[in-house]
Amino acid sequence: MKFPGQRKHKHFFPVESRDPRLSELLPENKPLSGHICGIDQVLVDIEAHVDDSFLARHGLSRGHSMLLAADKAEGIYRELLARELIVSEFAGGTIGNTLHNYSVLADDRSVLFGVMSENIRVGSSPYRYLCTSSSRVDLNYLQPVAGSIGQCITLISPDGERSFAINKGMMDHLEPAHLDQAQIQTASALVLTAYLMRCEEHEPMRQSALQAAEWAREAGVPVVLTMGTRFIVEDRKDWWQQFIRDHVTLVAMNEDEALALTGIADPLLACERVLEWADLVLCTAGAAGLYLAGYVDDEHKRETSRLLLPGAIPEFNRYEYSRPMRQADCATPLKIYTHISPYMGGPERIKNTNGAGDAALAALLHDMAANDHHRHNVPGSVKHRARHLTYSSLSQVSKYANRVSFEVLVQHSPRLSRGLPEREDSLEEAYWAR
Ligand SMILES: Nc1ncnc2c1ncn2[C@@H]1O[C@H](COP(=O)(O)OP(=O)(O)OP(=O)(O)O)[C@@H](O)[C@H]1O
Ligand SMILES: O=c1[nH]cnc2c1ncn2[C@@H]1O[C@H](CO)[C@@H](O)[C@H]1O
Repeated sequence: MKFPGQRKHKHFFPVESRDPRLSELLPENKPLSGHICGIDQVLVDIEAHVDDSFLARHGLSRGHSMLLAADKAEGIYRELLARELIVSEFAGGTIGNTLHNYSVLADDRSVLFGVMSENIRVGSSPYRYLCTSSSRVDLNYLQPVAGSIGQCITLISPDGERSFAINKGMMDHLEPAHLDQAQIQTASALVLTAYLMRCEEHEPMRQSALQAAEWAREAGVPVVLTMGTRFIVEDRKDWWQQFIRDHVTLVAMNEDEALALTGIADPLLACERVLEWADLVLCTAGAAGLYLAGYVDDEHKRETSRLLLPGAIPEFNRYEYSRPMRQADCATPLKIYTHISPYMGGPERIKNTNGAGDAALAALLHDMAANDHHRHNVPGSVKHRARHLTYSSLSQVSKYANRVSFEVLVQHSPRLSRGLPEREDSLEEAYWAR
């Protein structure tokens, strides 16, 4: 496990070194290693740049992720191929991206549950998927299927907006029997997406997701839900609210999804509402940066030294230096919030916003897993006097998430090709020395 930013001087701890005090706690003096798990509709992103008339001609809605009949999707694919508009074919899927980015950032293992074609031809979509996934993403639990994984035709408009047209193949055929209970119950988090509930009635994906969430809950493993797109939430707002209440620890969404879920346009107020159902909320807001919201026990709150920010909740960032906790772990729960504007004001030129939100979530997951890693290896540390969800404060995590989103905005793929630059071992320095 590589630790998230600002660790080198102040907080880096020697779990890897032979500290005699650790030897007493851990006879083999070998750090226990953690992992996170996720379930995805395994698919590749086939990226092409088109103008909006292309979308209109094919009846595609801008910004949406639409499931298409196989022959329609193949027609679009053939047209893109004939006009030489396809620029890349990368492994995709909102959870696949998140696990990959987590593994790249943390240099640590993640476990993906989903399907994979049992026969793979060189150059085909499943082949591309395997070639462009981090070797730290454990693909050994994938369920073999006698057909194709999904294809997500990713159409980028001139303004960078992305619209997805999906040829689902067998991506929703994941059976509960192909989940691994022990992996899920020992993970630092289980990551799910709202897209999983979009399978057809007879397909097992929904059941698999619910089974995994149930196992995670039994073992106290945080369940993380990313909202996909607002169109999925809009139709079934009440159903999603109940789902979050029943199963979810952390909700990750953008401001459109937040509006669809809560009916509230202000991201801060939407976060406040979601805290009634979940313990931690990440809300990305495009050019307006991102918000994080959570709970801390009054006894463990820490006041910010930054300027207090105005907003729909006045001085909402007052306790942003606190490390978030589950509401149930607080004797006197206090809601805490932070906001951060885009890293360096955002890139000069955004290549593609696809996956910027997933990347922010991967950074947050990295900090959560780092906390677990530390708790298991240095159990007596003062850092674990109370049970916190993250290693760093809400404020510090937001800087890290923001920095990682930036990295995705300046590249083509939603998947990081490398970790953050080493010289940013002190994230703080890089952030302010501008
Ligand atoms: N136009 C922009 N200018 C500056 N920064 C941006 C811009 N768009 C996005 N960002 C950065 O990327 C982060 C995530 O962006 P956004 O809210 O667009 O995610 P998203 O819609 O969830 O993306 P996706 O669903 O494709 O993963 C923002 O919090 C911000 O830091
Ligand atoms: O229906 C879907 N299921 C799973 N992932 C999807 C779906 N539609 C789009 N994406 C994925 O979302 C990522 C960006 O956040 C894209 O990489 C795309 O593969």
